[in-house]
Amino acid sequence: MADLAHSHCVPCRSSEPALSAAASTELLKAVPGWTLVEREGIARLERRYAFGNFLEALDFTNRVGREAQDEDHHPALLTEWGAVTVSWWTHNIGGLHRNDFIMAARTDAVALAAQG
Ligand SMILES: C[C@H](O)[C@H](O)[C@H]1CNC2=NC(N)=NC(=O)C2=N1
Repeated sequence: MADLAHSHCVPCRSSEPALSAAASTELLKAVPGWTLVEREGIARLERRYAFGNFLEALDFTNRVGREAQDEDHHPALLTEWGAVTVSWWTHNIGGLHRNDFIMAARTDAVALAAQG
């Protein structure tokens, strides 16, 4: 499987089908630590990252936001004292696309860089 963290998002047309549950489960193996959840009938990729305080959580939120802007693919971010929950899905297809797995891997890379 290509290295997701070094891949870039591709344009996604609203006519494309969302990934099947089987395809999502297969891609999930490439991003350990992430879980598949369904909210409001939409499959999403979700991970909660722990931090030592609110400012560290806010800094990570902003780093992920910049990555999202660079790739024109945007997450839901819940920033709390000591934690950030990141959710990825593709709005225009109402489900998961390979782009979401690329962004999950890129989010992990941001978290690793933040620790270093
Ligand atoms: C016009 C622009 O490219 C689109 O609205 C992009 C922006 N960011 C996006 N982010 C996500 N997660 N899903 C989308 O469908 C999406 N669409």
